[in-house]
Amino acid sequence: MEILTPAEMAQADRNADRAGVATWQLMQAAGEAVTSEALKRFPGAARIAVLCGPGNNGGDGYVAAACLLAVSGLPVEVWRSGEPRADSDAAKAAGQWVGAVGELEEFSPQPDMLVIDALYGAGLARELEGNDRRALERVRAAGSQVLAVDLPSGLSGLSGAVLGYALQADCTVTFFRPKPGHLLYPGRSLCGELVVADIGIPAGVLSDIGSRLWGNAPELWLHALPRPSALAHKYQRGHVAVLSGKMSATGAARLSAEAAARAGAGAVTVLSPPDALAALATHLTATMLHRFDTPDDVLTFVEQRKVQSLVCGPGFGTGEKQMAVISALLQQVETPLVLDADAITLLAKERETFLKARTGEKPTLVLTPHEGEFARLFPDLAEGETLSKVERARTAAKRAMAVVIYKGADTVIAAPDGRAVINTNGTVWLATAGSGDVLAGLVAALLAQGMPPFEAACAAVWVHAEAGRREGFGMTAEDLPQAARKVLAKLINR
Ligand SMILES: NC(=O)C1=CN([C@@H]2O[C@H](COP(=O)(O)OP(=O)(O)OC[C@H]3O[C@@H](n4cnc5c(N)ncnc54)[C@H](OP(=O)(O)O)[C@@H]3O)[C@@H](O)[C@H]2O)[C@@H](O)CC1
Ligand SMILES: [K+]
Repeated sequence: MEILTPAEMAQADRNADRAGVATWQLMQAAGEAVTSEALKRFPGAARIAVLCGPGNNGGDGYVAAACLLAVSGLPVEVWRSGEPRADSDAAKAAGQWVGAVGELEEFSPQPDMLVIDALYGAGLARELEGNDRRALERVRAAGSQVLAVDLPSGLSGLSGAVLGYALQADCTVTFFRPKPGHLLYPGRSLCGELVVADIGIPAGVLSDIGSRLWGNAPELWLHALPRPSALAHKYQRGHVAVLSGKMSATGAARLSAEAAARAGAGAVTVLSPPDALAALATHLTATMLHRFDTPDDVLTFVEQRKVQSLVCGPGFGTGEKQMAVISALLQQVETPLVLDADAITLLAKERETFLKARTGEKPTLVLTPHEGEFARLFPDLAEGETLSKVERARTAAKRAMAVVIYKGADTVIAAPDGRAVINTNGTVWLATAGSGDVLAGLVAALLAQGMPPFEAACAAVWVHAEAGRREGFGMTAEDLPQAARKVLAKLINR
């Protein structure tokens, strides 16, 4: 599903108006959607308080208050912060509310109350403070249940950051399409359960908006998922090479290799420095093993054995020798390359050179930084709070001419052409040692089988998370490749 920024949503609104669906009509539908979710989700509420701001978010609140009064059988109160602008839809909605309107500073929330937060939504323009903030703080202290209209007030729809203060909602009802702030942290957790209500905006309004952001779902990349032909031999099903680090750190490469094999690569080779060969040999069965000493050894292997993708970084090390290998892989071959962990640390040391190394028309590089690695690689982008995680990932992707998997609870995948995806099926179980190594192997397997890098990255992130969900409590990274195989097998048979 497309994700719209607040500005794109406003455009959708204008387009709908042009297509004959008036904004007043949308506000009615929005208020009704809020009403129906309130009734469905909060059957235990003894009374309802609707907090209305001066804009259209408040307008939705007035409409909901009127509907709730008509159908809920409960006492409904309205408390306002500021008066709607004359002749606005919000003013019209406020005019139709027949009950009393209290000033927000006098509002006294109760524990048995459902509070409908309709202070600010897409139009939040500055930090929430003063009476607004104090009222929301009282709601939190009272422990009332909270339904947020469009967004918890104070939450940026663009970035998911809190401007000043925002309430933890039990449920957030937004309209037409989710916004980045619903899916990026901390916004994602503040929204509670997210409901995306259809308010009658025709999908056709999206055609000239050109949104480039989606929630991650198989529909985005299923068509590109590799399906082996009956005639393919093992190397035609993709040959992945994984570079191992020294003897005491071979587990990470093995996890990547295992994941690559389980994700359908026909052949997987671990390239090992001389001292790690013995340790690896005792652990590998179907995975091949090949010794390398110098960068040239790696390049020769890649060329002669028709390697279709490489993983470098997990347990790799950050010394001079490793730096020379990364440099050769970036500058002397165009083979699709997944750089993770230590490779990102090395990349950061020679940022200026390395980020210019692969600048062909199509990306052949996939970077998988988590928060700390991202900050090392793109310190200027990581600083401050002005850019959202989506904007950071997009700019980084463009700069490095790479697909960037910016990892975290709200992993963002971005391509240099501006496409970006927010992953939404992540799970706490993935925060375990070696989980990232598995992800790198999954990406490499899909790349080696010919999947385009952006789609491969999105698919790998989704499959990885789904595998984590499947395994759940007590899972280790060693369980993930098998679980990923099952997730992929199901997808391929769809
Ligand atoms: N788009 C659609 O299709 C549909 C949209 N709909 C609804 O419209 C909502 C967007 O409405 P909106 O644009 O009027 O903005 P909204 O969030 O009400 O705030 C603007 C007002 O708040 C003020 N203000 C801002 N920040 C403030 C602060 N920190 N502290 C104090 N004041 C602050 C700001 O003041 P100003 O900056 O102008 O001085 C202005 O007066 C959207 O969230 C959804 O609920 C639905 O009806 C269905 C269809
Ligand atoms: K709100």
